[in-house]
Amino acid sequence: MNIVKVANYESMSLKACEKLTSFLKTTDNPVLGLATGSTPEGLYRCLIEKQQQGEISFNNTTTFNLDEYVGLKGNDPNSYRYFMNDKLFDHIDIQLENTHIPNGETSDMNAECETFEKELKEKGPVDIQILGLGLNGHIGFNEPGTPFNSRTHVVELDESTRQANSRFFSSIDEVPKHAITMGIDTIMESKEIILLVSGENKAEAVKKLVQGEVTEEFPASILQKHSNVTIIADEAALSQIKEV
Ligand SMILES: O=P(O)(O)OC[C@H]1O[C@](O)(CO)[C@@H](O)[C@@H]1O
Repeated sequence: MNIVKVANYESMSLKACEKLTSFLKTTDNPVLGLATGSTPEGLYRCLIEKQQQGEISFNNTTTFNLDEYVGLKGNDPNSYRYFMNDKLFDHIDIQLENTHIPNGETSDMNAECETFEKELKEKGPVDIQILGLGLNGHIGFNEPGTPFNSRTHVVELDESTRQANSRFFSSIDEVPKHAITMGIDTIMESKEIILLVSGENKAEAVKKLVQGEVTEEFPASILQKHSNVTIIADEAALSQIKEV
């Protein structure tokens, strides 16, 4: 794993933005894997600027998002479809039909998982997957205990994850109990992975990710087995790893 240490959240976002910008400039039909959560918001702001300044275009870009809550409509402000439209897609020249996010409001979840996998197979593989890191080691919504060979599936969210994400809802009771997520094996098929992490509250999780045992009890640890992973982390997030 390649670890890039930066000073703070802004530098983390900028570094990731530079990497994606140079990739987009040199690739004809890029396929990006995108993430939600607070961590990639700065990256998305920077990408919007680059596109609006004419430095890059998303016209030929296809995207796949990691996950979506079950039961929220795409126009619900807490859905990840809404998040992506609001934070990125509505401000750039991407074709919305080329953006893929699991549909959390369908009644047949298994069919939705199959459709998502089929689209990934047809249009993928993902060239660069952006990841955030959950406090309990989740990537996408793959909670501790998720088999490493999992494909896109429906998960029951950990109480700790619902608690962490309740900051976006008016109360924890409104946080959905289930989500649909790319599986770990699905994520590992990406050609390259860039994991972004910022803040001291993630320091223990980063240490486990980098130096801990590879175990399904800490899903992100599987990234130690991927051949092309870059972790862009700020000093606070790396504060428990002495030698970086
Ligand atoms: O970036 P945040 O908000 O800390 O979230 C970390 C991770 O948790 C999730 O928001 C899911 O709980 C992921 O989408 C994200 O990668």
